[in-house]
Amino acid sequence: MAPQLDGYFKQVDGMSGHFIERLRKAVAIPSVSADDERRPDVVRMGQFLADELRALGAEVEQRPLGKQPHKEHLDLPPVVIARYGNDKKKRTILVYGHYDVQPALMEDGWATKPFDLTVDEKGRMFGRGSTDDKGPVLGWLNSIEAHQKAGIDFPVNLLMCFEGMEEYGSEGLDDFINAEAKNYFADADAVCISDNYWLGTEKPCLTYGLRGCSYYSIEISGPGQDLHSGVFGGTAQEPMTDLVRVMSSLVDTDGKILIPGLSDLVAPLTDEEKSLYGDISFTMDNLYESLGSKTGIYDDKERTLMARWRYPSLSLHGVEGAFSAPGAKTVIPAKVIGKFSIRTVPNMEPTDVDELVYKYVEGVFASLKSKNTCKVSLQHAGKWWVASPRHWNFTAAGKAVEKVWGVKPDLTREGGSIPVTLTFEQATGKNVLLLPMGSSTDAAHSINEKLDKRNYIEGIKLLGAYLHYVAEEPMKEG
Ligand SMILES: C[C@H](N)C(=O)N[C@@H](Cc1c[nH]cn1)C(=O)O
Ligand SMILES: [Zn+2]
Ligand SMILES: [Zn+2]
Repeated sequence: MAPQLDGYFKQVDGMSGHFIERLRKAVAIPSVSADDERRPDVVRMGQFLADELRALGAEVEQRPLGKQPHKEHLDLPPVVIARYGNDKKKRTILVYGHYDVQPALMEDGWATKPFDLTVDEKGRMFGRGSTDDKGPVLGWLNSIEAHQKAGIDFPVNLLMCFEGMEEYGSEGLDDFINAEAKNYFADADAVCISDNYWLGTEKPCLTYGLRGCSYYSIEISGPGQDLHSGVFGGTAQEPMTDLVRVMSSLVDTDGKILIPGLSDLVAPLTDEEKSLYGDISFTMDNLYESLGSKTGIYDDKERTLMARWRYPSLSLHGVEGAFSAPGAKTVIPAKVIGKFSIRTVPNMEPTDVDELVYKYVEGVFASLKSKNTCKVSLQHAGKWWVASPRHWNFTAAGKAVEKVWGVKPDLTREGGSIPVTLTFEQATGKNVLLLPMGSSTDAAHSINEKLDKRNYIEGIKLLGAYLHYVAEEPMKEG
């Protein structure tokens, strides 16, 4: 089976230095989608990918996605689409990834410069975007190049779709995918996304579910400008005081969401589903290792996994406009915007969630009897996704994991969100597989994000092996 894989693997090992240099170049571009000032860098990152793909012989297009909603002065970064191979006798796999990253500042507590890839003696490659999602995106390019250098025929036609706004809710991409499903993506036989993580550090997994994400702002304003707290403290109603009270009413210390009616939207747990959790390779120590502490809410694996995968959670993210620098500043902020999000699960409809959130926040604010003004709004929403792993796409990926890592993968769901996964499934009608490269300790979105060299290099082998096994799977519909 897949006889050329050993030659391919040897080639990947031989090119590992080159592949790390490619990741270094990508990490050096600070493509932060949430920062308007960084938009030229996001565009530059898309250009970097397009140039690399063209140099590998792919047909590449950079398609504009129009203006950013609510920020009409800003163009959305182009989506980079590409095709490598157009052989009617081969299967066609559509892969998706994102080239934007979360914000990262030294003062957040990074030990190394976030946009300088820094490799330590344990082979940990630190840098923003290393695991989420520049390493996996480059994995597809590296796989093409290793095949070329080894003189091994590429086993499938590869369609690629790389976007620059995933960390900001994939703005503009749903319409694009819907429009291209029967055009540019028409011959895709299945979809593969490498943009999530293993549950621990040793056992690979294939993922068939994601939570959705509804992201909200609460804006509270009152005074016409920031005030001196000595002069005006005690005489003006303070927006920050109101905001803290509203935000503290959303969730308790044990993660219980306090918005009435929300838990009624959640699909009940069945016995069949309950029985799946026990067999998953995951321990509380895995959790503590990735948390960097023992501050988990539950003491057992089953409830921890369920809380991550199949129940909603509400997280408070920050307050725009509030004093946050070191030291002491005696200011009363005039306007503050609190940010929180709800990770949603089957069967929560985003519009039902919005309705409950608005009603509750407005009710809590009204109960404060404040003279300030409160506005609650949705910033972006992406829906949850759960699919069947009983499909040749998953079978091929399972064989690839066994070949590269020597173990059968766990079938997992993921607590994070990739909003376009459901869109790809619905628009193309094809099976979607999530095939992660990084591990649970990679600290995506956090300080000191990293990708282990082992996961990157073996991950490049994995993506290539998956494509070889896809080519061998008997053709069935779906
Ligand atoms: C899992 C994926 N790598 C990821 O990090 N997704 C983001 C998507 C998102 C949703 N709202 C804003 N970004 C996530 O789960 O936070
Ligand atoms: Zn990601
Ligand atoms: Zn992310």
